[in-house]
Amino acid sequence: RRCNLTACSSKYVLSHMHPMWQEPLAIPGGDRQSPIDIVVRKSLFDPHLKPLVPAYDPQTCQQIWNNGYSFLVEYDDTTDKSTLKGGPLEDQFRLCQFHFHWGESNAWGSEHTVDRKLFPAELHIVHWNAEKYDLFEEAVMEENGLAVIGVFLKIGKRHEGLQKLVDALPAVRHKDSMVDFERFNPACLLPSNINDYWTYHGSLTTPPLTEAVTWIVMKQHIEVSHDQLAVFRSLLFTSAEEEVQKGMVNNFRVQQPLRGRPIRSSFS
Ligand SMILES: NS(=O)(=O)c1cccc(F)c1F
Ligand SMILES: [Zn+2]
Repeated sequence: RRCNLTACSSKYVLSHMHPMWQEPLAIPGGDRQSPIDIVVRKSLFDPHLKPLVPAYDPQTCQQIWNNGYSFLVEYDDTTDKSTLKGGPLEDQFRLCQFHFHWGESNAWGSEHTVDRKLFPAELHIVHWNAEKYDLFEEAVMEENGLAVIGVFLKIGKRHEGLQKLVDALPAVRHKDSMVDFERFNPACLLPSNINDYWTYHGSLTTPPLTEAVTWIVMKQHIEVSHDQLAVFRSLLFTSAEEEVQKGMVNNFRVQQPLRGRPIRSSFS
């Protein structure tokens, strides 16, 4: 049976690709790595999971930059003006950045999958535990240090809130380029229903790959237009000085073993 283009065949896709970075031979701990495939029938409804409470102040938005893996929109995280609490979280977390992962084609690009279903892209909104730690750099080394909201993107109607971001991307085409970016509220990128999510303990999907993340993956996707996603693919992995320019595409990590971890759902 020819499996349609799902995560199983993305291994083929990956085989001839130029990984952004070398997968380390040994990873600290290594039994709580991300991303993973979310097998819906193996997830467990947890009635104690609370509604998620994102409270973002768009005035904390500072800049957008290309770090050579993705483009990041960064927030001032020196105060509790933009926070996330509730859901599976026991503490209050501070918003620090959001970024995306995407493919060279609309057939793949997400890091997580749902019953092997691939999405063309995935949004990650990154927060760190400001009750337990003083800096992101500290929290990223601790197992309860980070909370990342994952949202799947599908190709469909144009996302009006995303357009302001899309229009800024040509200014950060090359690695290490940065521009001011103000008054963007990442809540506009959340799906209408944020009460239905899966949550599990995992890791960063880019170096340092530390096992510090409480993942909160939304069940409901958002829609962006084909043209909007095409602008993501116009970014470059390489800096302006480098001779050979490489298009920033397929910036997702290969999926990692579940190692028996429970995946809880906030919905039955
Ligand atoms: N792809 S990712 O959401 O796991 C991630 C990437 C870079 C820094 C992070 F703090 C982070 F969480
Ligand atoms: Zn990410």
